[in-house]
Amino acid sequence: MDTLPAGTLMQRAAAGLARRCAQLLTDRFGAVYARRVLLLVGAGDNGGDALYAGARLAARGVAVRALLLDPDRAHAGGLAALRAAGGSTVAAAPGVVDLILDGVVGIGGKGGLRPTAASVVSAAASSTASDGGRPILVAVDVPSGVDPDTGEVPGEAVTADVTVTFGCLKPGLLVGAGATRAGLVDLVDIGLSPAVPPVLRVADREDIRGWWPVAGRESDKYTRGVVGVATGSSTYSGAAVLSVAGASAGPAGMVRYAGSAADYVRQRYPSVIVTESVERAGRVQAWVCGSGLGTDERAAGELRTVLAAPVPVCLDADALSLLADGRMQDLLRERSAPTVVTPHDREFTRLAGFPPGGDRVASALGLANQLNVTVLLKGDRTVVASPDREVWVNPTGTAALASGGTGDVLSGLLAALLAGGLSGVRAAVAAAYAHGMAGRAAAEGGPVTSTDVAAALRSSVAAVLA
Ligand SMILES: NC(=O)C1=CN([C@@H]2O[C@H](COP(=O)(O)OP(=O)(O)OC[C@H]3O[C@@H](n4cnc5c(N)ncnc54)[C@H](OP(=O)(O)O)[C@@H]3O)[C@@H](O)[C@H]2O)[C@@H](O)CC1
Ligand SMILES: [K+]
Repeated sequence: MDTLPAGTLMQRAAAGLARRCAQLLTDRFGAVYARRVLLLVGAGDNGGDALYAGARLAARGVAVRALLLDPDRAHAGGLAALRAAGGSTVAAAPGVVDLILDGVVGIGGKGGLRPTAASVVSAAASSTASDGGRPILVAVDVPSGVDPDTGEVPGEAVTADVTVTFGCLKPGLLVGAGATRAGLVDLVDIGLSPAVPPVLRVADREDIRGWWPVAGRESDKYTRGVVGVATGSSTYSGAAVLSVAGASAGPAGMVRYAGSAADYVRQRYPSVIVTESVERAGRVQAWVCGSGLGTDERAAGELRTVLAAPVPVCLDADALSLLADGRMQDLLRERSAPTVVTPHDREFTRLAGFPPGGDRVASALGLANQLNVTVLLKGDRTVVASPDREVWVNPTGTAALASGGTGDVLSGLLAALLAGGLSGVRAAVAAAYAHGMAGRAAAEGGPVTSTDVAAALRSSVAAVLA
């Protein structure tokens, strides 16, 4: 536990905050000196951070003005420091502001912004910077109005360009509507060791490179892993092709396809071994099953065979619809090998019986526990939650991936990583990461289709692993 006086932590927070603001001003305006900064100051310690950071900027020649929401309760030490450094207070937002520091409310707030705070924020945000553009908006610790624990935005809230947060990454900055409000998130280490391990983790490239199975000289197709693809149908042959494309970009040594789109797959991927059914597929070390499979009796039979296999399984789309009526959920709970499900919001709702709602982390954890599976809940910030309460948030997501068929590519890749020996959580996190990178790469060429994402996947994986 931390034993430092609270004032020390606030000074460290303010120092990190002021450093970041100075950098943002220099990047945009070429210098810190004579720039104009407006502090929006609430009555709690969040406002104190803003005031102390403002004092540091004032000492560097910045014109710092503080707008106090509750003048009688503003942080006394912070206000004195600001004044001593040459800063002053104002009753309303000035017309010209280069950077706004949102110190209205931090982790001590609940609910959306109160009406007075909301109108102050909106007036400040509509001021103009000295270059004629919009002022840079920096949130202190959390964009005011965002629930720091869940990412819910129940009412009015600040939309920041950058959030400088202290000590740990709050869930509300990483998931749900809060993630969009936070902009770029900078973590300042204030030397505070959290009393509980961080609930949420964000994978970086080093994590993915460390986990990704790499073939050695002794490897053969079985040590690299054989992935089975039970997706698509003669009606939905595209789904089969997309999941095979995803699977082929992974580390597996061989891809087997089982289903009624076999001819279609064989024409496009001569290296894939095709059969008409899961039962006849031969040895497979992980399955992906679902997209384009349909929901008829034949599809249900294929899903049952996949679930009975003692190997890891990734389930998507129609497999999730087939599971939604509950009849096959016992098979799921009884499995001993890892299972990963990859729902979007509507599939999640059908499967769980409740919508993911504002608290996407709690919802994903709830479904993981309910079904004894790893849940990859798709979204702008995809959440991965395991039955043993591990939670990861994917940082590479992009709106470009919100297009039909991209999920088929994702689940194919995920299954290849399962076949390569990764745990359900790592396979899900690594697949989401690489898939996001492929979506970003594909978007460079204009509007994105799932075929573009599939085509970009191999080189994106190579770039992540380079
Ligand atoms: N913990 C640490 O170790 C460290 C913490 N640090 C910093 O302290 C911050 C937490 O400070 P905190 O606890 O004083 O609360 P804080 O976020 O300022 O909010 C309270 C104020 O907000 C108001 N308010 C509430 N809801 C509202 C709403 N919806 N809309 C508008 N206003 C609302 C509420 O009003 P009241 O209810 O009192 O009328 C009160 O005035 C933390 O985020 C970080 O920045 C750093 O210095 C580093 C070390
Ligand atoms: K804030």
